[in-house]
Amino acid sequence: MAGSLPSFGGEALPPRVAVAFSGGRDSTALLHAVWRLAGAQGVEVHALHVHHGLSPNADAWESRCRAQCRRWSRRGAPIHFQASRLGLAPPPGASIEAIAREARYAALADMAHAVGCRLVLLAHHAQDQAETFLLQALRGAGAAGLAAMPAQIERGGILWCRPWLALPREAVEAYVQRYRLGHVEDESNASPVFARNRLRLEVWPALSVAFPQAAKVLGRAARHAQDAAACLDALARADLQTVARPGGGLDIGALRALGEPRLRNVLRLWLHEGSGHPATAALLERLSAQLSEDRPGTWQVVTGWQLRCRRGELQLRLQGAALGRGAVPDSVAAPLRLRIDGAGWFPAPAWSGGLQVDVVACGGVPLSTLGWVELRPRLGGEQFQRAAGTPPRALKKQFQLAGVPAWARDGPLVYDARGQLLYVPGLGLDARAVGDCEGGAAPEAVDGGLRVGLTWRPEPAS
Ligand SMILES: Nc1ncnc2c1ncn2[C@@H]1O[C@H](COP(=O)(O)OP(=O)(O)OP(=O)(O)O)[C@@H](O)[C@H]1O
Repeated sequence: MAGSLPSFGGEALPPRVAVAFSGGRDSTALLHAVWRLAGAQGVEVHALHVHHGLSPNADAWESRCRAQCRRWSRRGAPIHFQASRLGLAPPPGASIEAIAREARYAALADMAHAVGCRLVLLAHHAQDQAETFLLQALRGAGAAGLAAMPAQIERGGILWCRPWLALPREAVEAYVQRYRLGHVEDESNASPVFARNRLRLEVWPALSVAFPQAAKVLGRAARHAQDAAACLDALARADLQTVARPGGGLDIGALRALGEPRLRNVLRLWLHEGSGHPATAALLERLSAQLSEDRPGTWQVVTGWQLRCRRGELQLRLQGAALGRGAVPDSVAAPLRLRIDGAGWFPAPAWSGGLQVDVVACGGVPLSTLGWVELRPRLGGEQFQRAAGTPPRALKKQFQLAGVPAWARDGPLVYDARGQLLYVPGLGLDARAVGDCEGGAAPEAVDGGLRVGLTWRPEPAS
């Protein structure tokens, strides 16, 4: 149980162990458990704390964690406390959780390397795992996402372990009570802005009453997904051997012969490994549909990579600097969300520009229908309607008709929360989103409120 740590693959603790110590309840309990065990085993313990710079209380948390380690050190084996300050300033619309998580793991890895620790323990428990599984399911994830968190994984020369991943949250709570451990409360854990908090505070209480085994069985489902993801990866690697051509491209005939699910599976691996970024489900769907037609074509993939279909071969190429300012910047790995809640300037630094939103008398979109919008790269195949009464046509065609030069065609496409294309730099608002402001408008456009126009502006070259 929580009073003793599970073994690590049957081995004793290594001579040096690090615990990722936020000062919260779970990592306080884990650090305490490791400290008690380490004293008996003569293991050197390091507590690694990351100060994200996001909360006004972060200084106090760091001081409290440091003081806690000092107190325990006086009573037994020493705990070496390390802290790293990040000072994150996420751009508007960016996922604070995702940015903080990525920066946190990088800081933990740096600290662990600096003190010579190859094992870092994280205090996630069974409910954390179940929540991760559900959140992934609610995002429409496949096997790799549903696999949630691994109990242990080697990354960057460090073994990241979650020894309590199968332990019920209640067991950790009981441990904390038994040893009367004080801990910090992160006020952001109560904010409904974060999906995990909404799930934890609003959904989980009802779910666990209706399904008392929820945490346990969802953890089991995550382990099934881990197996499935491993099998899919092995299959993709085997298939890649059969479809790869000597120059690194893929044989389209051989791809087609695999059938659609295996074709998407192998493309997912090839695109991820080739570009360093995961391919979206939408891109994979589009590609598998277009490859079945055997037409030459070029598609822009996120992060500045381009896919070309030539002479029966699919090639992945990095777009050159020759594309100029219009090229999709390398840092755009995923669609970027912006919350448009009024007129003004909404910067999108990852795209080296921003959206100007202005109130207009007629011809704009109702402000109330905007809310969250998504900035996405062109993937190819989009349809755009230039004016009411004209048919929607391929975006490429519309650019040609409007005389938009090639270098100006790679700005972000702006979509609304339902996935409707709203705005294209160089072309303006899609007529389907505008409706008719004199009456007879599209139903969603009639609200009697403010109407706004959108303009994409690249940042001035420095
Ligand atoms: N700021 C941080 N510094 C060091 N480790 C952290 C930090 N935030 C999270 N971790 C590690 O990641 C685990 C899971 O993170 P999560 O955000 O769920 O935890 P928490 O709410 O900060 O607190 P806890 O899990 O300790 O109750 C933590 O248990 C801890 O091991």
